[in-house]
Amino acid sequence: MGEYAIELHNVSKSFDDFSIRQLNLSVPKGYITGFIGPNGAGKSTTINLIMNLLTLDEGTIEVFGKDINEDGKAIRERIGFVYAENVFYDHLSIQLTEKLISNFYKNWDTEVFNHYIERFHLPARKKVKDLSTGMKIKLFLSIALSHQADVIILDEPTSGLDPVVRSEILDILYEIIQDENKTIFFSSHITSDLEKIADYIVFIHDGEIIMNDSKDNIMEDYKIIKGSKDLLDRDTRSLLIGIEEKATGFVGMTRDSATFIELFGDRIIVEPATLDDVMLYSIRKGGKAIASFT
Ligand SMILES: Nc1ncnc2c1ncn2[C@@H]1O[C@H](COP(=O)(O)OP(=O)(O)OP(=O)(O)O)[C@@H](O)[C@H]1O
Repeated sequence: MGEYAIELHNVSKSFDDFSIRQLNLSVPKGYITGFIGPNGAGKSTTINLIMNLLTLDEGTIEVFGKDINEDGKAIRERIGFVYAENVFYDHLSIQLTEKLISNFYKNWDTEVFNHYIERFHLPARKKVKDLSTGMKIKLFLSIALSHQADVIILDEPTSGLDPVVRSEILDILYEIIQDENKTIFFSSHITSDLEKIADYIVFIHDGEIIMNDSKDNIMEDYKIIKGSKDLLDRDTRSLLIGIEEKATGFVGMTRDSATFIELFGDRIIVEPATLDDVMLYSIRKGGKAIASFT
């Protein structure tokens, strides 16, 4: 068995006004990988390609070393998919949904399902269409966890949820990953959620992956620098990403804070960068070329 749960090789997909080009991505087994990017960056498209809900134009996708086009059924057993839009039958109750879905999976475990329904306080007799967004996500997560999936893929599971429910969902994801055979691939633009629980971060922008590293490396590498504009010259500018110049001074992100500290000491302020900063500065127009990340 390889070390990756999901592998994309030179994957391309084009729509009229958007395309993913030659995308390569490996999701390590046993960890939480967060998939971030602004609206329209291609997160859902990538996830739908992995789920075989969209057809590839080019490239290959493997889940646990098996091509999704050759071994679709066996692969579906091993993936738990959590998606905010309901993919089940709206008019069925939770109870009946369980009865229906359990037929689709060889390893379905009703006891596990009931355990999560209780734990999440889900009303078993209520129709899916009458559940709140948070309840729906919890139901889909319960389903994903009841067929012994090895990889859980979640497309924006926390958007639209209040902080209490979000935190509950994050706790359960964290719990799942304590079993080192499980893998979680989790798209979100709520970067603070990923900051809390992700081990690895993949950042997609305009259909291209511009960053793929461990969260710790990213948080350690990138810093925000603030200073007066007279410190900006060709050399310092070349070390800054997404410089913003104001009347009062400049703010930019760098991977080389040591050089700034060495050159300017306490004439500059160095602050840690959040994942939000990393995303915003990287895609800010007029910043240093994004390609420098790869
Ligand atoms: N079936 C489709 N046909 C045509 N265009 C599509 C289709 N699906 C997605 N797109 C386009 O592809 C682009 C990427 O969309 P995608 O949903 O993958 O982005 P995203 O990163 O998930 O964004 P968000 O965070 O807003 O959900 C968008 O411009 C979208 O309009």
